[in-house]
Amino acid sequence: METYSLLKVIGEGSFGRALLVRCKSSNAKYVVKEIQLPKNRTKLENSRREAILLSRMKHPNIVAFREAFEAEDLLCIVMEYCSGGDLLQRIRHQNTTQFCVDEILKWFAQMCAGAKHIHDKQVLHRDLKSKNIFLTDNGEVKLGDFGSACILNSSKAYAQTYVGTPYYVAPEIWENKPYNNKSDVWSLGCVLYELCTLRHPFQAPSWKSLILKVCRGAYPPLPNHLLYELQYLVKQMFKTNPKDRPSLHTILTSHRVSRLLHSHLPSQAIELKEQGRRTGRWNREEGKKVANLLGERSLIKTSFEGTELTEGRFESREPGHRKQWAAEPSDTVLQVLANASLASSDSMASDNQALTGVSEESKDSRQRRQWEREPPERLLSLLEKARLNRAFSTFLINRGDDDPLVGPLSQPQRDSTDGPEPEVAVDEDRLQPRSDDEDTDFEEESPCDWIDEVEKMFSKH
Ligand SMILES: Nc1ncnc2c1ncn2[C@@H]1O[C@H](COP(=O)(O)OP(=O)(O)OP(=O)(O)O)[C@@H](O)[C@H]1O
Repeated sequence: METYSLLKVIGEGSFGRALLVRCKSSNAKYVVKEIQLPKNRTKLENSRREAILLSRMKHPNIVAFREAFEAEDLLCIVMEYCSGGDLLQRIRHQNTTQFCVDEILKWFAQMCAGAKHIHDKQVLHRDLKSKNIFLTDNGEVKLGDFGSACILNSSKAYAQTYVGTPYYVAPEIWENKPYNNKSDVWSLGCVLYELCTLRHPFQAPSWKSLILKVCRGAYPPLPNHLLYELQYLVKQMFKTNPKDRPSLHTILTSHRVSRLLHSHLPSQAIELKEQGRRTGRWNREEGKKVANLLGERSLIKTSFEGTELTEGRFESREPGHRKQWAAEPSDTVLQVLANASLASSDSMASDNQALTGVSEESKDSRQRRQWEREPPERLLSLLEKARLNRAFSTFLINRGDDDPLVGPLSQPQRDSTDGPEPEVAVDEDRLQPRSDDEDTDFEEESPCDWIDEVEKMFSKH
């Protein structure tokens, strides 16, 4: 850490702080993300995953990894600094002035290229949202925050848990169906919609309303003045059946909108799918090897002694306070949930509004709001014990568990993908004519080159 000097603290995330630092030798600025390392071995491995996954991603539209090290109880990930801030800030800054179509297409093309790179390596980001997409000073877009990312193999598609942000989470997550690359496509659809309208597509006054709208794919249509191609694309990305959603490969290569996107991408940003498959695919066996490796080795060990970052950086930080429903709600939980107001997403300004409990306002809205239709049984059970929190923040979503929503995450959670695989019921009604299994990735098994890279990363020190 002697290599860097602290410029300022730029933010406090759910796992720790983000610091802006300057490299003493090159004078270049970087962001150091500090992650409090848990004592528990499994959680420890999970915390390291972000560093490992980010280190693997090398793409002009992904925040570049520089190095990672452990110091005392912190894991520090040093990464590229994106001085333009995040896309959410940028959207808010617009107030009511719409972005021009060229800007929307350029940013969207770049985020697709970045996300496609991730998918080609058989990794899911799982928390794509405007807050996790960064801008450089020359207006390029970079995907960041790999804290929720996971390596996907076909068995993982049935995993019990998912780490994501409720407002951006795809229907299959709530419906306890398998998830795959198409779940990230849904989240990117939300970001595209935000760029087009400055509003979130699924605005809702309560958890239940939000989840119902998502599961029905019910969103206000884009304004007519927008390009037909964009309207069509949003519609495709919000197909409730993941099989009907185009993959990023399709969006970039053979979709109605591809030609428009290409004109906004440098040629090196679009990688051939086959190339991605050759270099980055995981299979179950290789995945296990890396998991073992992560368990056995630690990242670079360093000491912070005598560094400029030492000051004030080890003060004890209480894990974020979690708001919960009272143990004994006065009404049925469902009724309460049906009327509890979510942070309203009007003008994208609402993710700062935490829910504070069953207020007078929610009692009033209880009388106003009636469900048009009963939600599916599965949904009801999910909601039954849902914790009241901010739906624009990252949550651990336990599918088929007693505790469906945990969060906002204040400390690393175990992504228990190794639990028993639940039965997955296919709802035939939802299957739409354009089902296209070929467009869903992550089913192939092929050798991977990760092991070498992870080995190198550890053996350097
Ligand atoms: N590479 C980066 N360049 C510029 N700003 C960054 C970068 N990475 C993070 N930030 C900023 O630092 C702050 C903290 O980010 P971080 O990812 O640690 O947490 P968060 O996104 O606020 O919360 P969460 O942990 O829930 O994702 C945010 O304001 C974010 O915009």
